[in-house]
Amino acid sequence: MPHLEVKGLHKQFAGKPPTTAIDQLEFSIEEGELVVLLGPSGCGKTTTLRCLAGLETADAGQISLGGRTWFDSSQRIALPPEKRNIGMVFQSYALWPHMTVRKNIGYPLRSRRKKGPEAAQWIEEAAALVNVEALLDRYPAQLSGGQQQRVSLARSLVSRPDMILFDEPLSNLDAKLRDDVRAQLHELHGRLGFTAVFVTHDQSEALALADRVAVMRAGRFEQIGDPFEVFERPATEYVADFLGLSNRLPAERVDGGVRVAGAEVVGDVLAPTDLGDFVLRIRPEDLHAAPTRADLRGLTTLPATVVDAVYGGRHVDLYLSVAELRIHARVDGSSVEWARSLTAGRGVVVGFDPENAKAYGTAEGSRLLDGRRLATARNGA
Ligand SMILES: Nc1ncnc2c1ncn2[C@@H]1O[C@H](COP(=O)(O)OP(=O)(O)OP(=O)(O)O)[C@@H](O)[C@H]1O
Repeated sequence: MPHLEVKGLHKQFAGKPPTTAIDQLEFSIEEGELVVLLGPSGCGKTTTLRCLAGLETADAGQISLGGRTWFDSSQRIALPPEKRNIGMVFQSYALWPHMTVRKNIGYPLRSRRKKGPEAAQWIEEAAALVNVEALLDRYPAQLSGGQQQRVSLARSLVSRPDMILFDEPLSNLDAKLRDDVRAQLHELHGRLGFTAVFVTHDQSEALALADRVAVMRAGRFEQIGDPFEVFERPATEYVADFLGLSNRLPAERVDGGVRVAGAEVVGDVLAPTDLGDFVLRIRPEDLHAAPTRADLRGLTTLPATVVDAVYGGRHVDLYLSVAELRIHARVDGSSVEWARSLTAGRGVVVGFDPENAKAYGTAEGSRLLDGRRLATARNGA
């Protein structure tokens, strides 16, 4: 039996026009699973999380955990947050400034009427999990951002909740700290196996932490799957774009071959053979560049012109034009001296492995096309 079960969840906010923040959402989560809700601003992640927490009341639907009903619009059941035994971690650490770390961590135990030596022990244990034992008698103002977030993590764990809800908990930390706390969170989840829903708009965070990623769009799940599946097989162009396949190359079929971005392609493209026009999506990291076609043997190639080349240490970002289109290739900067010497106006050849170019139909919302290899060899190549 799934641990958390959400059925037909719907939430509209009044306004002109009204906003549908959650649109007939259905999903379930197994015990111990960490599910990430990923998507751009306004897609409904936070509202979904707040409905799970009981901080927001949905217009319709059901939520249950471990067979216990938390919310059921038809039966007018809506348990308040304190009756749901959940832990919460927010972007703003939401610590009480006038309380010590010890009191802050122990705060959720109060409403559960847990006191005395047992409460003290649970606090010590939670603090130890995130390495803040030494800070228990300090006040939040005496802590760094990373330490404050670890304290709020300890507070979310202290009452041994059935589920933990995370609302962009890492986005206030600077890049290095974010990586540290993320690694710690990953390790903690592996060790404790808590059930969690984690909201973020950061794809690398989602891939790193999730057992399953749900990519949200306009209050619905556009795709839900394990990180590998979502990363390697984005179901729609929307998901592809959000997961870094930022190059969009329109493709058209011409007498047995294919033109991509209005240019002659040499090599293979994967797309169903019974299709007319389609679109290829590809990551900058999956595009290679070289002076000549012969340097990119085995890859599908097209001609391009350098618009700009930006040095980035280990990589060089090449902004290129292919006919009327702009594309972005991120090429290795440490080994390819040539890439660092490129200047605007230079002609280059761009190549990609056909497996890395995902094909979609041109109609809005088209699903990933499972392609057969479509030979487009031209010019004797
Ligand atoms: N209290 C509210 N009143 C009116 N509209 C709201 C309210 N809260 C959210 N919305 C709207 O509902 C939609 C979903 O908002 P939500 O905050 O869930 O998105 P989000 O994906 O979490 O975005 P972000 O990443 O910016 O937090 C948005 O269009 C938002 O403007």
